[in-house]
Amino acid sequence: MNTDRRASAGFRLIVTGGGTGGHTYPALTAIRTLQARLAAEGRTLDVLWIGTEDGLEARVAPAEGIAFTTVATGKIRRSSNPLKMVSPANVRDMARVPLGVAQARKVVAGFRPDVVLATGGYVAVPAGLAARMCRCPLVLHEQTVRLGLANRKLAGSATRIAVSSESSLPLLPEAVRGIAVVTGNPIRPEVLVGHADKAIAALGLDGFDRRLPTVYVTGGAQGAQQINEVVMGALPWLLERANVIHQCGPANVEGLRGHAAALPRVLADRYHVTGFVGPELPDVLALADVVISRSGAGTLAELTALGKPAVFLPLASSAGNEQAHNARHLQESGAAVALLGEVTADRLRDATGPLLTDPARRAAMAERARAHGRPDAADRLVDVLLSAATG
Ligand SMILES: CC(=O)N[C@H]1[C@@H](OP(=O)(O)OP(=O)(O)OC[C@H]2O[C@@H](n3ccc(=O)[nH]c3=O)[C@H](O)[C@@H]2O)O[C@H](CO)[C@@H](O)[C@@H]1O
Repeated sequence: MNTDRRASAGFRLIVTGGGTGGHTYPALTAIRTLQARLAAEGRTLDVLWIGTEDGLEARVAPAEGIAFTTVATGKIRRSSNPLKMVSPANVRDMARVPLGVAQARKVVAGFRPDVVLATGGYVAVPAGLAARMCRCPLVLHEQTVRLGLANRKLAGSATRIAVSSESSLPLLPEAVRGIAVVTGNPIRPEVLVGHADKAIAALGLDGFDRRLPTVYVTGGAQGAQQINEVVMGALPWLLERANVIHQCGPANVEGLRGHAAALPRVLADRYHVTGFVGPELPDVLALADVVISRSGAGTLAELTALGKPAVFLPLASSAGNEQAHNARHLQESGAAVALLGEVTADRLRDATGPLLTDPARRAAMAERARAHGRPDAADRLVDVLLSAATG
């Protein structure tokens, strides 16, 4: 990858953000969409991603052939108890922020981007501040309804703030509302074009009964202990009515497979446990008739773009309780079922049962979910990047 400005007439982009899939995939999609837009005009894209060593972006960016570098970061460990926020680990990490800013400033000054895109996650703070210091246009993208911690810190330095839904606008600090634009949350384009049969072949799901609906259970990249436990509690009831693909987090696979070994053979054949769903994710989503999931912004954007009936178990400790807000918002228009508060296997059965037995009900919910989807979000974000770059 060419990072020398003099040798290239290409558009130059720095992307920063990551940690989780929710911050990483919108950035990746924006890069690919911008690349395609420029290529259609006979132009090239030089891109550099500033991320963290241990975030998902450290795997995703190099695998996509994107130049990747890291800077020191100060991770903030959230806690509902304000006293716990002043933990020794937080104090130590905050002290790393100035170092990160100095490192990022050197990177930004050397690369001289036309625009910097920050998609959230704590690494975005030093890189975003460095953009401001180097007088580079800075575009923030917020996936969730309320600005995340990193984007709140950077809002005052931003050229434009791209948000994922209209409902974010009144929640923005008044001083920055004028630079906000609604783009939606970009999803990977391949997510929209999966094939159910390919999921069967790739995951070896020959034991699935195709006369039954298929449920995809997902807890996010690390899996979700709560979802795993509630789903376990609802087996074998669930497997008597559906095939189940259960994405449980890499650390939980052995335990769940052990549990599944005790099921009668015919039910065990309909149960597929996996730690993480990689490139076959679009095919798994295509196969799924119902999704049981956390309500992170990335997952929501995908499920609504596809129009998938969903039962959400929001992460209670998500920042500003935004996952509960996301799920409730869809439930209000009949686009999903939100299980708020304590969730038991009984509640999961009550919420999922009608969707499994009634295809018309599934179709109606799918239609209402699709009305919330924004499959053109990446294009809109690219418009914002290009206009910010030209001032
Ligand atoms: C714990 C935490 O801080 N969660 C936040 C995090 O969500 P987090 O990143 O955990 O979850 P999201 O729903 O936003 O995104 C997950 C992404 O990972 C993908 N995926 C997941 C599992 C898997 O096996 N394979 C796979 O590819 C999903 O399809 C999706 O694209 O950022 C979101 C912002 O974007 C917030 O809304 C969430 O509250």
